[in-house]
Amino acid sequence: MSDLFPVSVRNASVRRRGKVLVGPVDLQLGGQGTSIVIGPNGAGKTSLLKMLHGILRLGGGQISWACPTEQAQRQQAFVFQTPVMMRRSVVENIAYPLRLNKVARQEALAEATIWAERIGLGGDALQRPAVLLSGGERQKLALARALIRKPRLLFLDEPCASLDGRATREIEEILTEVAASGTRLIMSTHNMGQAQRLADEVLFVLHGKVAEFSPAEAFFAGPQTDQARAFLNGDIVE
Ligand SMILES: Nc1ncnc2c1ncn2[C@@H]1O[C@H](COP(=O)(O)OP(=O)(O)OP(=O)(O)O)[C@@H](O)[C@H]1O
Repeated sequence: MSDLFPVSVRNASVRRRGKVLVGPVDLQLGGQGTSIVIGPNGAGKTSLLKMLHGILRLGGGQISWACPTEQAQRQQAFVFQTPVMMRRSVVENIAYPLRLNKVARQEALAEATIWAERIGLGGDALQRPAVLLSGGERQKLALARALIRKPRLLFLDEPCASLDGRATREIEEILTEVAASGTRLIMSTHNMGQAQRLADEVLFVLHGKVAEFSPAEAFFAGPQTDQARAFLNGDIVE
C-alpha cells in the first residue's frame, strides 16, 4: 500500500446546522513526528481531528492524501476521548479489529495478548470484562485496540483527560515508542506539559480555525499570535 503522506488540506470546513464547526483550514502535514492540537474548550480540536480522519463530512474544500482516500483511511486509527468497551474480555476487545479484518481467532487472540502485555493488561487481566476497567485501563486498552492494526497515522483525542499521573506517564511512554517506530501521531490535549513533552509541531486551534501551526520549540519559546500567547499564559481566550 502506498504511503498516505503528505496530506494537503485546502479550504476545508465542516458545518452543522448552519454553524461552522471547523474551518476554513489550509494545512500541509508531512509524514513524520507528532502534531499536538491545543486550544481553548470548544475551539474545535475534536472536530478538526474528526474532519481529518474523514468521520465528519466536509462542507467545503478538500483533503488530499498522497494515495486514494479509501486507502489512506485504512491506514488510520482513532482513539476517542471516551472509548467504548464491548461487553467482552480485555483480550477480545483488543483482538476485535483483527477479527473484523477476518484474521483467524487464535491468531488474533495471540496478537492481542502481546499488545495487552505491552500496555500492562496481561496475565490475569486478559480475561477480565473490559467494562470493569478503570479509566486509565480503558484508555490503554483503546490504544492497544488502535495499534493492533499497525496504523500509519493515529489520531488521539485527549487520551489522558482525567487520568492520574501514572496512567498518563504509561500512555505517554507507549506513544513515544510508537512515534519512534514511525507511526504519525496527531493528538489533542489540554495538558500543556504533555504538549511540550510529546510535540514536534503544534496546531493552535481557535474558533474552528488553525490560528497557528509551528514547530513545537518555536511555539513554546514564543507564539506568533496574541491569542496563543495568552492561552499559554493561562489567560481566558475567547
Ligand atoms: N455534532 C455537532 N453538532 C453541533 N455542534 C457541535 C457538534 N460537535 C461539536 N459541536 C460544537 O462545535 C464546537 C467545537 O467542538 P469540539 O468538540 O470540536 O471542540 P474542542 O476544542 O474539542 O472542545 P473541548 O476542548 O471542550 O473538548 C463546540 O462549540 C461544540 O459545541
